[in-house]
Amino acid sequence: MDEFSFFEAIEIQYANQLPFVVYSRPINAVIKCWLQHDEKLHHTKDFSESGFVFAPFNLEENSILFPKDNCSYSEIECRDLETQPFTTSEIQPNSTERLQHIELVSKGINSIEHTDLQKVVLSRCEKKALQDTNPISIFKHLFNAYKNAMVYCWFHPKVGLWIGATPELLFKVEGKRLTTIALAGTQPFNANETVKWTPKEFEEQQIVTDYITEQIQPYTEQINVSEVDTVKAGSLLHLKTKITSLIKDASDLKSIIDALHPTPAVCGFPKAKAKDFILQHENYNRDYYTGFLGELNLKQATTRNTNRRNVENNAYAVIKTQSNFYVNLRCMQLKESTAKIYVGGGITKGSNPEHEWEETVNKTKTISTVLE
Ligand SMILES: C=C(O[C@@H]1C=C(C(=O)O)C=C[C@H]1O)C(=O)O
Repeated sequence: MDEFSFFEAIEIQYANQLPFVVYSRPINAVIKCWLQHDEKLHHTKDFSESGFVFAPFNLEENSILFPKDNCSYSEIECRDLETQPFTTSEIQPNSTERLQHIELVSKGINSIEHTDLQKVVLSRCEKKALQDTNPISIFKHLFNAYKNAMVYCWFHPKVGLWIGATPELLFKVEGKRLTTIALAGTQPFNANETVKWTPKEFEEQQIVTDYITEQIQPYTEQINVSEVDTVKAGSLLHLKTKITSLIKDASDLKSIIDALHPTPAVCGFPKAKAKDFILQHENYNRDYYTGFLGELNLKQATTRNTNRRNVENNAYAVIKTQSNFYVNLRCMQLKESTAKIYVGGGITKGSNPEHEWEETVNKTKTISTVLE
């Protein structure tokens, strides 16, 4: 299939108000697309099905499934997509929203100082009026701009339209192998400066690493934690560790999801306390922001390790069940001609409310720089 017919099919699907998702995983020149045949809303509770999943922050609400058997699937390989030139306008941060966010962050810091809450991730939603409201053209701009993100555009007529470029893997499973990352700490990328992180940022990132390791312990074995590394996501830098392990035979995907979602990187720590704080004090519903999305239980052929002495064996591909979920960050919801951009940041006891506000303003730029 060529690029033109690939996107034409998606445009037709959207014009017919039928569900679809188009996405590209990080460092990957493949763009994939699922078109659901009807407008039915499917849910998954135990994540045992096969398809594409779109899950909310609060898993007590519904996780949506595009079932594999109800969809047409296609993919293209592509480095850069053809787009129309566009001019973007800056979002002018609003002073009431600034004060509201500063007040929310101050409440969070206060709760950390006076209870056993150690970290809470607090967020807000920024609105931007759009000139170009075509989600597929926004997706194309995002794809061209962010090669090391999971870039996606997801639509269901009964739920809405979401677009994002997330740097954060929740986890992936290939056969028995579980890979996840701990991402935290944020600073703007500056090509002329060497990167410096503060002890507060290292501490915040370490909380995430320790917590993830502890959470997966009952379900996995041979846990391996990498060194801390700096990664670039759009115009921002974060601290990251990679954690790999092997899933025990008795564990299922749902128990891994419950153990890992929502991570301290998007919720806080301890999890239940942080989640309660968010649901009580954030002044809006996160919906699918800081939820997760991705491929669920797809059978994929992987080639065997090359063993030069055993050439015959190398001819066989191994079929493995794979899932990969990304945390829904640096994302927006498109409603009529308004983009609702969702942004947040981790609050610990040393946090400064004014800096936290600025961090959220910086995070809006991932999305807003591709909007007209
Ligand atoms: C919550 C967001 O980002 C998360 C919070 C981070 C932080 O506190 O520094 C960094 C990366 C993400 O895990 C967001 O982008 O909205």
